Amino acid sequence: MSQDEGFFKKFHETINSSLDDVTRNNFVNLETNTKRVSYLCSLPTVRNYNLIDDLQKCQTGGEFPVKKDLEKARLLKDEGNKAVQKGDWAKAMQMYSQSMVHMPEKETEELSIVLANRSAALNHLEQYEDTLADIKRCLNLGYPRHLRYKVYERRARCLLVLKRNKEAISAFQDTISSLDEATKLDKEKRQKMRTDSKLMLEILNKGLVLAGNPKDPEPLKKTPPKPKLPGKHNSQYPAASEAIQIDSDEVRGRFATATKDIEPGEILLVEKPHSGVLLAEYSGTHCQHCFMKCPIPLPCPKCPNVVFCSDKCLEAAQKSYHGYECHILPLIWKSGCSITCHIALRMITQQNKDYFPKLSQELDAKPPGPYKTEDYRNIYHLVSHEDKRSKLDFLHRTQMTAFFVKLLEVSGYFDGKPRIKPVELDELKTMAVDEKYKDDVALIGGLILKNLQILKFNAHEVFELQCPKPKVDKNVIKHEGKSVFLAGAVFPTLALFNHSCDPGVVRYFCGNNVVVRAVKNIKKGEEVSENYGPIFTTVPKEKRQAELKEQYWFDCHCTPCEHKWPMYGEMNENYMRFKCDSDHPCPNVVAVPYDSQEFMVQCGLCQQYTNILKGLKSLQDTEMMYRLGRAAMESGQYGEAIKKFVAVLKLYDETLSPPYRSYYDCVQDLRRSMLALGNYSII
Ligand SMILES: C[S@@+](CC[C@H](N)C(=O)[O-])C[C@H]1O[C@@H](n2cnc3c(N)ncnc32)[C@H](O)[C@@H]1O
Repeated sequence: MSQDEGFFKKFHETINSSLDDVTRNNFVNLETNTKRVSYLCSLPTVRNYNLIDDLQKCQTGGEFPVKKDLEKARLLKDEGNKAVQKGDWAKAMQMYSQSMVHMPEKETEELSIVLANRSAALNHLEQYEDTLADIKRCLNLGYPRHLRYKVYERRARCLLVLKRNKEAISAFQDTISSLDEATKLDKEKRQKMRTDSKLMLEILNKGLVLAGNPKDPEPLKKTPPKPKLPGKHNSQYPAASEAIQIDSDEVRGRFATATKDIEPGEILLVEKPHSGVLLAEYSGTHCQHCFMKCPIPLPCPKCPNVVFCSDKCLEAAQKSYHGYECHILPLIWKSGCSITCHIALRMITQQNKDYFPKLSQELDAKPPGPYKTEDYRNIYHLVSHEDKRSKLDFLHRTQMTAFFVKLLEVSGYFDGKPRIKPVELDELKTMAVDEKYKDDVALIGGLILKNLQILKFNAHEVFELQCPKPKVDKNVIKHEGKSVFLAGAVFPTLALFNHSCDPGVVRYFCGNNVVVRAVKNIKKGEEVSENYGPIFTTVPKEKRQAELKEQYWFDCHCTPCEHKWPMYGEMNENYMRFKCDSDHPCPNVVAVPYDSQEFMVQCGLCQQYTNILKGLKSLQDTEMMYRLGRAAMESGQYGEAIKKFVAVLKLYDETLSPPYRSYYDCVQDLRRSMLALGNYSII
C-alpha cells in the first residue's frame, strides 16, 4: 500500500502507537475480516480520532472541501469569450469546458449558455458530432428561447455537413419558428435568416425528392469499436476464447492452458473490468468511467472533480459508484491511499446498498454456471493468501477499512441515498460511525478488508500508449509511443492467468477493456501465462524471484527460472539452437556453431542425428522477412508488421529452440506492434 504523503499515514501511525498490548492481542486473535473491522472500529482511539487537523495540513490531492464555484466559472467563460474574439477556437473550447467544470448545477441557464458557446467553438473546429451533442445538452438545460434560433441554425448547418439532410430539414424548420421569439435580434437580420433558411429548406426538399428520399446516414460513433474475440467463446469463461481453458493444481492454483495450438497474434481474451479506478491526476483529462481521453470533457454536474467522455458514461457512473463517491473523492485522494485501495472501495460503491446483504449468504461457495466478470462472487474467490498474511498486515489494512467505512457513512451509502451537498470539515471531527450502521460496518467493512487482500495479487495497471504526433524523419513516419499508467482495475478472468518470466501473451487496453493476445506459438496443453513484471531477458533470476516472492508470494518455477536461461545480453550468439529431430520426441537442444560444415549433427541426449540442412533452408527467409516487419512497424503499418513477425516466429519455432536473441527481438517487436495497434492516443 503506497501512502505517499496523504493524511492516512498520520492516522495509521497514531492508531498504531496508541494500541496497548492487550488490544493488539485481542486483534491478533480475531479470525474473520468482519470481526477485525468491527473490533477496530469500536476502539475509542479510532472512534475519537479527529481528521480535521490532518486534513487542513495535508497538501496532497488538492483543496478540501471542494465545491463548484460560480465566480470561477464566470471568469473562465469570459476567457472563452475573449478567445472567440481573437478567433482562437481551440482555446475558447478549453475555457468553456473549464467553465462547465466549475459551474454550479443549479445555474442551468448560465450552463446552457456556456454549452451553446462551446458548440460554436466546436463547430469552428469542425467537430460536428460534438457540436450537435452540446446543442442537444444546452437545449435540454433550457437555453433561453430568444436565443434558440442560433443553435437551431448551427445544428442545421452541422447536419448538412454530415449529409443528414432529413434532420437538417427539421433543424431549419426549428430555426424559422424560433425566429419569432428572437426578440433581441434586429429586424433585418431576422428577415435574412428566415429567407436563407427557407431557401435551404427548398433546396433540401427538392434534393431529397430527386434522390428518391434516402435515409440519413447513421451518426458517427466517437468511441472505437470494442475489440472482439475471434471465433467462439469459452462456454465456462466467456471472456476467454475457446483456445483457453482454466486448469488448477495444488501448487499453482488456477492457471490457463491452451486447448489447441495457438499462433502468435491470436486474441485470447477480451474483458471489461469488474471494477476500475482512474488515477487522480487524469481525472480532468480522461473519462472517469471508460478511461478514454476526453478532449471535449463532460464534467460531473455536481462536483468539479471528474469528467466524462459522453452522456452514457456520465449516466452509468452517476447511477452507480460516482453517486456515492462524488463528494468523498477529494478525501480519498487526500488520504494518499493507493489506487488498489480505491478499487477495494469502488467494488462496494458501484453496487447498490442491498446487493451485498443479499449476496452474503452465497459468498462461501463459488457461483455455479459461467464465470461472469460482473459477479462479485468470482472476485471473492480470487487468491487472497489470507492464511499466509501477518497480523501486522491485517491491522494496517483494517485501519484503511475503518477510514473507508467512515467515508461510506458520509457518502450516504449506508442509507442507500447519495448525499447531495459537499462534505463539510465538521463531519470529520470523529471517525465514529453511527451505531445504527453497526451491521453494515461489519458486513461491508469485512468485504472491503477482503478486497484489499485480494487486490494485492489480482489488480492490473491500465495503461495508455501515448504517441506524440507521428514525425516524418528521412521519409519514414516515426510512431514513438510511451506507456502511461492511467488507472487500476481488476479483470476476474485475466486474474486466473499465472505468471511466467517468459510470457506467452501481451496485454493492452482499448479504453478500459483489456485485450490479451499471444506473442508466441503455444502448443496444445501448454500453459498460457502472462507476466507480472519481471522478464527473464532483462532481469536477473535472483531479482525476479525476490520480486515475485515479495509481491505475489510464490516461488517462480517457470522454464527460464528452472533452466537458468541467460538474460538477453548473455545469450550465446555463436551457436544455433536446433530442436532435436529424433523420431521419438526428444526435448534436447542440438547446439550447432554458425560456421559448422556438418549437416548431420548428433543429439547428446538421444544419440540420434538431426539433419540441420532442412532447418537452415526454412530459416533462409527469416532475416529478410524480419527486416520487412521492422520497416512496416517503423512506418506505422502495424497490421503489416504483425503479419511479418508472426511468419518469422512460425519458422523459428519449427526449427530452433529458444532462448536466442533473434527470437526475442522478434517477440519484442511483435509485442510493440500489437500495443501500438491496440491502443494509443495522439498527444
Ligand atoms: C493473479 S493470481 C493467478 C491465479 C491464481 N493461481 C488462482 O488460483 O486464482 C496470482 C497468484 O497465483 C499464484 N501464481 C501465479 N503465478 C504462479 C507461478 N508461476 N507459480 C506458482 N504460483 C503462481 C500465486 O499464488 C499468485 O499470488
